[in-house]
This record gives sequence, structure tokens and C-alpha cells, in this order.
Amino acid sequence: MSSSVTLPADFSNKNLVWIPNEKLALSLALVCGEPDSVGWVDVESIETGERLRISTDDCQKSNTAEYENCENMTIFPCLNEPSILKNLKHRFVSNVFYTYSGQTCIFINPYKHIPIYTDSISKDYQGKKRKEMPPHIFAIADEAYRKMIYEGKGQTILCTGESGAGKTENSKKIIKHLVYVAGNRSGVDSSSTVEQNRIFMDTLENRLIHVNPILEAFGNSKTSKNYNSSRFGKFVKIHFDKNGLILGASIETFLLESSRITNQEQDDRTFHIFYQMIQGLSKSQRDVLFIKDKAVDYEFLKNGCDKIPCVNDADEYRQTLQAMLMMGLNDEQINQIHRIASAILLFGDLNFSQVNKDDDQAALVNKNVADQIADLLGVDAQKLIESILKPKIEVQGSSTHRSQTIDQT
Ligand SMILES: Nc1ncnc2c1ncn2[C@@H]1O[C@H](COP(=O)(O)OP(=O)(O)OP(=O)(O)O)[C@@H](O)[C@H]1O
Repeated sequence: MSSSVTLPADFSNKNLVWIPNEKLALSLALVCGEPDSVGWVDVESIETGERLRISTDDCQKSNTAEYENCENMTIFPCLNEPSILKNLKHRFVSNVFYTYSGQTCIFINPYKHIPIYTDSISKDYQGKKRKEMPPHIFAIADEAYRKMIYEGKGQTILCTGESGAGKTENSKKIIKHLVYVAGNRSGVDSSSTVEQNRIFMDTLENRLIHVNPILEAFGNSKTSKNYNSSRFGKFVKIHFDKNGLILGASIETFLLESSRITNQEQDDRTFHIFYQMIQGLSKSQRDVLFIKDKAVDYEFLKNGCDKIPCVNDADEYRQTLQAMLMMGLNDEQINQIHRIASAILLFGDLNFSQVNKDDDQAALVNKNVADQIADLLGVDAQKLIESILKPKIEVQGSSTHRSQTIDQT
């Protein structure tokens, strides 16, 4: 809300103003008479009918009733925080979740299924100007597509907001609409080209959709705010030819929150894939991969929680596996991924202080873990331990020495 402007309220008799309210934060009141010489004014609360004497400094200007349920808030004579919030709330309770503020499309997440993303709704938005249709993420995608065609320039749509705001879901809807409009683009040469184009788009849409379970398995986790929170940034690029047909797509990922591997808050989990493997692989598969029975048995996972309400990790694992196969990964590649993931978990169980000692039980357990990691990664256990331990051992000597050693390693 940093772009809102606080305008002085108008204290003409019977004008509406926003006043502070303990329960609602802000509520509307009617001005009753002129402010006095020290800046106090009588108002009547719309909510309770109560008459109050309040400092004019605490009052904010309100728009008139005709601006209620406004689709684009740039037309507000008064664009202050209460007016914006009131409008968004009014629309939200009427089951309208998108609102414009100039070029920006604001989405208030209802956290429930809303049937507004079908192909027939994509069709309704295709080729339409923004003001011809109610605010929608499809309108944003459609406008970007048309600008790209007419201006011949790449377009960017930025999805931003706090965790759980709906960025990931809305970016999927943008892709869905772009695939829809590109797949139904008129002006291609013959009906067979249209058909070929549609088949290509179907395959591309499938691939773009199927890559998601993989990205989410390895990059999403449960947080207290969002059970499926993306812990990385994503830059999805869709490449079009000059006719607006899709040539291909690529996804760049960045800023993965890798610290989540080693520790999590009590209500959080690490990345879904680890729990999926624990729950979804058979006992014999787990044995070969040295995967333990329970998440809490791992040092890296023992502080977080291991379940997500209403989510079955075994089913999710099957979807991830299915997606990997759909994306063309072969059994050997999938096996390698499993081995690396299992080795990552086992690293947490290595007790560095016990390495190089072989005279007690803990050292023995430790050697076992090191052997398992080495087996999974196909390396020599001793060399592996030495390469991991080198910086750790030398850090005790001098900190300068440590950074040199890490660089060399
Ligand atoms: N358009 C939508 N319709 C219905 N529910 C939605 C919609 N968008 C999001 N949600 C719900 O909100 C949840 C969180 O949304 P999403 O994962 O897109 O948030 P996010 O902003 O990407 O969060 P994070 O930054 O944590 O990854 C979804 O799992 C879904 O349940």
C-alpha cells in the first residue's frame, strides 16, 4: 500500500470520513458540524450510530458510495489506504477476487476452488481490451500477448506478494491462457497447420504442467503460512515466433532456500521429495537406497514436522515419479536422483567429531553412514570423508586457512 496517498478529509457537514476503530481498524463516520479551533470535530459512526468527538488528524478522506465495488481503483478521487482496503474487501465478500489498480492486477486469495479458469473463460478474454471484461489474470496475459504481437517486443509479467498470496497458482493460469490463445491463433495458413499447431500446444502445455510436480517436489515445502510454499524463484520464459505461435519454453530457477535442507522450524518441513521418498518407496527400494523408515530418524529432519494435513506423501511421490517419466527421464536418471537425495539426508547423520577415530561404537556407526553415502554417490568413502572434513579440521587452526582450503576443495 505504499503508493496510497493520504489526503486531508473534507469536514463539510454530512461528509463521510474514515476514523480509527478498535475492532475493524478503520470505520466510516458522518461529519456533524465544523471542526473547532483546536482541530476537533463531532462525527457519527455509521456502524454503531454512536456520536464521537475526534481529532481531525485521525480522520481520512473517503470516496462517495458511487465508487463502491470499483474494478479499477485509479479512478478513485481519493486513493488512500482505507478506500483501497474497503473496495478490495467489498469485492472479496462478493466472490470477486481480481481488481485493477492501473497496470497492476490485485488478487485476494480465497483459498478455495473458483471456477473461473476454464478454456471457455480464456475464450471470452481472448483479444479483448481490459475494460471490456471484468478484471482477471487472463486479461493481463492476453494484453501481454497482444502487445508482443503488435509491438514485436518481449513482455514480462511479474507475480509478487507474500508467501501464500497466490503467485504460483496465478503464474500457472497465465501460462494456461497463453497456451490457449497461441493454440487457437487465427491467421495461420491452412487448417492442417491449425491442427498441427494445436497438437504441438497440447504437448507443450502437458510438459509445462508436468514439470510442476517435479519443481514442487524438489523446491517446495510446508511452511506455517503455506503447505506448498515455493522456496525458490522461477523465471518462466515462453518463446513465440512472429506470428504468435509458441516455439518452446524454458524455466530458470534461482535462490533456492537450501538452508532448509539442514534445519526447519517446528511447523515446517524440508523439501517434499524427502518425505515422498520415505513414504512412497517400497521397503526393498528403501533398503537399497539406505532410506530410513521415518523422517524423524534423520538428524536433518528431526526438528521439523513430517506430515501435511490432507496430503499423502506416498501418492505425491507417485505423481512426481509419473512427471519425471513424462518429462523423459529414464530409470537410471531417476535412480541417480534418488541416490543423491538419500545421500543428502545421510550427510546430516555423519558425526564429524567421530571421523578418524575407530575405537568406539559411535565411530563405527559413523563409518557405516560414510560407507552408505559413498556407495550412493559411487565414490571412495575415505576420500569423500577427507574432502568434507578438510575445511572442518583446519578451521580449528585459523579462519584464513579455512577459506583457502575451501577454495582449493
Ligand atoms: N487462484 C486461486 N484460486 C483458488 N485457490 C488459490 C488460488 N491461488 C492460490 N490458491 C490457494 O492458495 C495456496 C497458496 O497459493 P500459491 O502457492 O500460489 O502461493 P505463493 O504466493 O506462490 O506462495 P509461496 O510464495 O509460499 O510459494 C494454493 O495452494 C491454493 O490452495
